[in-house]
Amino acid sequence: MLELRKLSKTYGGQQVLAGLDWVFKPGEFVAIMGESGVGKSTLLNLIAGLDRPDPTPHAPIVLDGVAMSALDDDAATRLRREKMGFVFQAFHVLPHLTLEQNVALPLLLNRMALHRAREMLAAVGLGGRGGDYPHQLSGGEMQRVAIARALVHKPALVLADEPTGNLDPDTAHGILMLLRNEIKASGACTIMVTHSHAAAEMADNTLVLTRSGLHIGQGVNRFAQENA
Ligand SMILES: Nc1ncnc2c1ncn2[C@@H]1O[C@H](COP(=O)(O)OP(=O)(O)OP(=O)(O)O)[C@@H](O)[C@H]1O
Repeated sequence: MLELRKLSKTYGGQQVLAGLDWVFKPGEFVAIMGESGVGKSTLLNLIAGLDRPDPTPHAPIVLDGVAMSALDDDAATRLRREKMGFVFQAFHVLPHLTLEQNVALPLLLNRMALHRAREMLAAVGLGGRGGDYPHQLSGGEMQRVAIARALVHKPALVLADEPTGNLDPDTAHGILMLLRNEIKASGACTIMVTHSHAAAEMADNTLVLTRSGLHIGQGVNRFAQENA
């Protein structure tokens, strides 16, 4: 569903990612861990099409058979809007919109029926709060809204960057269970960058990014048995 082929990224002479190869399967929930500065956020930004990989003769990122490097900015935006959902700091819940309007945004942009926004809010435990504004929410509730918005348009790929970074452990656990349940119900492939072992535990597989590439982390996933 998502293929990385010799994916590299250099910033001003500093090579951050050097020839990454990986295939992510449909419906798979993958955590990516690794030392600070190794390039985890860079990798997510490249997959999201928010940044461009180093040019190569072949296509370094292929999503559902589409070579992302071959797309112009408009086509990349369309692909991102239709096929991807984000739980990123940079895509924070918008303060001047109600919760329902926030969750409805991807539906509006994709010309899809808006009633799913209310259903999705109910699915994340915020039924009846659609008319509230983000400032009325706790940090955990805000992440629930972000998850609802990331999944509402049934994207094939969900990208999450530290989705529970600033939450207490109990709230974080609840949010990760919710994220897991919702992505398993929708069948989306999810890639989550995290420093938290408790968060990585909730994924099907954990990959560790090092200077030499992506490696499978051993014995870290609570649901490994279930997925075997
Ligand atoms: N836009 C940019 N311009 C120049 N250098 C950048 C840019 N974005 C990232 N870098 C550099 O790339 C390297 C990897 O950064 P990145 O944020 O991807 O790491 P990370 O693994 O996500 O780190 P952390 O775990 O601390 O968030 C760092 O050395 C960073 O300074």
